[in-house]
Amino acid sequence: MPATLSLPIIDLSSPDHLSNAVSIRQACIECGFFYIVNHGVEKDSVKAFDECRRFFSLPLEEKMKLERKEHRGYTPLDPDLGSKGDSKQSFYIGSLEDSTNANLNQWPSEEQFGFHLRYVFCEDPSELLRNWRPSMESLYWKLFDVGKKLFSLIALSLNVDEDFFEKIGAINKPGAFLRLLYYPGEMGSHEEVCSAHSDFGALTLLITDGVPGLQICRDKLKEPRVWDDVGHIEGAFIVNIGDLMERWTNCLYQSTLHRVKGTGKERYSMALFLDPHPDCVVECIESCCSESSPPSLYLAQIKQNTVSFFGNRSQKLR
Ligand SMILES: O=C(O)CCC(=O)C(=O)O
Ligand SMILES: [Fe+2]
Repeated sequence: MPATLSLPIIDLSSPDHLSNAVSIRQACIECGFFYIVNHGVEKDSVKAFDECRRFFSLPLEEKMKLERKEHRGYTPLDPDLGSKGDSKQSFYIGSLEDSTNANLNQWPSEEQFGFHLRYVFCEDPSELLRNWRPSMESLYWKLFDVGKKLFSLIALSLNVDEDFFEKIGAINKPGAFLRLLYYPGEMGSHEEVCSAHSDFGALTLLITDGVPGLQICRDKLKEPRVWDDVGHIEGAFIVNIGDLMERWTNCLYQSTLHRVKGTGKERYSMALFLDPHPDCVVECIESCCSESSPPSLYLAQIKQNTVSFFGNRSQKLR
């Protein structure tokens, strides 16, 4: 039986930024995961989950009207994971930085979701997906603001100025993706419904609906892998470090392998993946290297094939 981890809980409303930074440092060194509370995004996340339930319960042919293009929109199965694929459906919303980016997103429109649908699938037809876009945009911006706060706490935790990430142009403009996930609940506890991976970006904010299944493997180089459950705390979000932050910190902070096991129950989750702006140069943060600990070439992880290396993004690296 996997143990349930006791991860640090960071209170974002606390004025004591230093003690938050100390807890974040410890969490990121030990396991790359922690919780945040008092983030101010409770209502928006409840609304967005309602929208997700409404969208994902539509028939497949209707959801496919918003099929993923330019990395945005609906995916019935994860095509990146081979022929079998994970037992999950997803919907991506890309950067809302400006209208060019925002318009690449796929938003449901009344024309696409014709009259028959509105009357057949919704008790109150005026409700169907009408609130999708405002709910998702609001969630996106609120999560992005939380992300900015976290970046400044992470900067403090690394003994650099609180506005370090802002000064280097990493987070002034959002390069973030919001991923909405639906696990239909057809798989039992022996199945991985989201297979083991580490996130390739800098930081992930994860909101789950309380249905268990998320597990992490704290030592990705150890075989056989040992998995621990990440329990649900009502109202708390889960934060984890991605590969890019691991590299930025010279492997001081861990980008931890995680997965979702089936429970036979439907499960919804939403993740905001925070990446630095593509023009931001990523180089080893000064406080994370020294003569005796020069910038790592990251070979151990590459050899083990556990690092996705930022997917296909074109971040400038040194
Ligand atoms: O659904 C979850 O709880 C985890 C999702 C996840 O790890 C991801 O989308 O990268
Ligand atoms: Fe993930």
